[in-house]
Amino acid sequence: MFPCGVVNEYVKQVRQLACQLLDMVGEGLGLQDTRVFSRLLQDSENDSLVRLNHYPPWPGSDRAGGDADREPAAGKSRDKRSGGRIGFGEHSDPQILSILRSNDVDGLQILSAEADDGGVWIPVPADPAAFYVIVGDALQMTNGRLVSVRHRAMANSCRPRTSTVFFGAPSPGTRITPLPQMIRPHAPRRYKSFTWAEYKKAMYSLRLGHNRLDLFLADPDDHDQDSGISN
Ligand SMILES: O=C(O)CCC(=O)C(=O)O
Ligand SMILES: [Fe+2]
Repeated sequence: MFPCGVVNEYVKQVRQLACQLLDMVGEGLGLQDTRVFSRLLQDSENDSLVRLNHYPPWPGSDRAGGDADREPAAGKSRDKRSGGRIGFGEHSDPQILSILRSNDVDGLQILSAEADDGGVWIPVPADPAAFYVIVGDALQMTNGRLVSVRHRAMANSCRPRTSTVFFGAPSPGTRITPLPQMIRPHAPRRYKSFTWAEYKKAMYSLRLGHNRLDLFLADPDDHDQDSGISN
């Protein structure tokens, strides 16, 4: 295990990185208040967290489907198409932004944009010197301008994979709704407003792979004017 001071320092630095990236997102979207997202992570009540993932080695195989007849380890499932061993099933991260670092063992895959055939899994090569940035569900509050990416981790390697993920989240009471600047006649409001606590509650009542935002799709006749982010 890492000493506590090292973890705290890592979290501090990676949170700063997330804030810088979010300010760039605000700038890119042409928002007047470019710090609207990063402020949520700087709030003293923010619900950000760090997860350390460890995927044990899979002896005798270093490629998906290479050993498809073997029984998966307890608690691990298989990809139906490739037969590869899934270490962390398909999901989107619920928070605002995730910053992932891993060792040099491959495993992360992202799902190509929604397609009729359910999309294609694209492997993301591991690079221990890189930070991987994953848009979370809460950033879909840009009214869908930024879309959370569905991803998973395979555990097919004969070496263990480790990943450290910082999930930047707002405070439980923060009310999240599409920013008014993102709502246009050609881009009507897509989501209802909810607090981060309500979203988490919905998340825990659903399976990992469920598209939770579907529960919060706006009614086309909903003329609720409450939009923006507040806490
Ligand atoms: O370990 C990985 O590459 C993915 C982990 C992940 O998606 C998560 O912890 O949410
Ligand atoms: Fe994830």
